[in-house]
Amino acid sequence: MTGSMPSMLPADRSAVPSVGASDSSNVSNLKTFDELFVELAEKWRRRTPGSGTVAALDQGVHHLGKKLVEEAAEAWMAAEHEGRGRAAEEISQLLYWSQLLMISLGLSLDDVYSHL
Ligand SMILES: N=c1c2ncn([C@@H]3O[C@H](COP(=O)(O)OP(=O)(O)OP(=O)(O)O)[C@@H](O)[C@H]3O)c2ncn1[C@@H]1O[C@H](COP(=O)(O)O)[C@@H](O)[C@H]1O
Repeated sequence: MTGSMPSMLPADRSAVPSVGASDSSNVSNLKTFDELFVELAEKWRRRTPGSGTVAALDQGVHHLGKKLVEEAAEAWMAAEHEGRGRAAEEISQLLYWSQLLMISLGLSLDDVYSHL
């Protein structure tokens, strides 16, 4: 094979983040992926009144799948056209809807992490 391997890095390498790097000034109440999952699973288990999460889960896998695809598209569009901050926001929503799909299927974090 000739030539170099395709790069998996962003074109602007200065944009490659380290873990915990953030442009956000709102760092005092950061939530991790695992913490959000525990919070959402608990809301679902308790059927917490007024929770949008419970309402979304009640609508089932078809609804969750559509939201997941919608947020994926919004993340893509934000990344291409709206800048890193907007992309981060949309990606956070993508993570949220991914977690709802996991909870809906009764998947644990380890069920998913075992594939990483
Ligand atoms: N992180 C999230 C989160 N991310 C995304 N979303 C939902 O996903 C939607 C995505 O936003 P959009 O602007 O793309 O949605 P939209 O198309 O305008 O809205 P819809 O008309 O589709 O509702 C939001 O409106 C929320 O309903 C979230 N809802 C809740 N959380 C967190 O989940 C936890 C539990 O929340 P509740 O269940 O609401 O108590 C809390 O910590 C919340 O911060």
